[in-house]
Amino acid sequence: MPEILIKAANLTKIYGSGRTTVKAVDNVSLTLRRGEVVLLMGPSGSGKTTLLTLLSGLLRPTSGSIRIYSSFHASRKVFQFPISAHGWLELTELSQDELAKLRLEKMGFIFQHFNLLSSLTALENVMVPLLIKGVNKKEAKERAKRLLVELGLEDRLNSKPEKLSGGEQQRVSIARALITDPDIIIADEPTANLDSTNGREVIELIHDRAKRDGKGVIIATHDPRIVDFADRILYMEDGKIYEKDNSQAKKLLLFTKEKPKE
Ligand SMILES: Nc1ncnc2c1ncn2[C@@H]1O[C@H](COP(=O)(O)OP(=O)(O)OP(=O)(O)O)[C@@H](O)[C@H]1O
Repeated sequence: MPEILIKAANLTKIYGSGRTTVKAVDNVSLTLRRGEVVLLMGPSGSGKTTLLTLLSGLLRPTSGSIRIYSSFHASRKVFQFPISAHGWLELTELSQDELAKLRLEKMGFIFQHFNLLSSLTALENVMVPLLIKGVNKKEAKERAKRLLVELGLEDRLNSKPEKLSGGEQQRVSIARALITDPDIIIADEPTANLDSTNGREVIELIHDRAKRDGKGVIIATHDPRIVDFADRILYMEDGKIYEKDNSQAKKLLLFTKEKPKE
């Protein structure tokens, strides 16, 4: 198994056309390795969310390449026909259907607003990705329960999201991201809605799983509290990426406060 999980090269994303274009991502290259936590930092509008959306295959780049490591076994599940693809998959060449399967196999997502289904309990929310993958209900329930218990939510299995605190909701959404055992975790502002204790617990949890299970994690964040959990910090400005060490990143963050959301 290779160390590198994602290789993106010369990625550019231009929104709009004619005179009203925005170059949200400008010739960015990056790698994500197994067991590595990479933070993507930088001011509002610098292109962080756009870059994460490109890496997850939800948005096509204007130009550039995104290659994801996929074993023969995983590739068979992604393609319509069991072709002998193995090694590197070029994301930009896959169909929407193949991309959806690839995301289900290889990626877990964590969001600022948790994005849990409000009508389902914590347990049911975590079962959903397994049911979509075709795992039977009994096994899905057992696996989801085991993981939620591991994450300290044994008393919350049958609670709906509205009955959970922000920290608990984010732990449920981490369980939902981890339940399919994906190689890659993509998180957009996972601590933005949490107080400092919960924010720290959440980032510790994500960090520990990355180290223990060899996952590659990329997190877009404005949160200076989580800088110390990063193996690498990529700083974005005007769509370009600059690599920074932790103390440089902390200094830069003092000057780049998040814009209030409308
Ligand atoms: N769908 C879109 N159509 C047009 N322009 C867009 C679109 N999405 C983002 N942009 C523009 O692209 C640039 C990068 O936006 P992006 O949301 O990726 O930045 P960000 O660093 O994630 O910001 P924030 O920290 O506020 O979430 C901004 O100028 C933004 O206005």
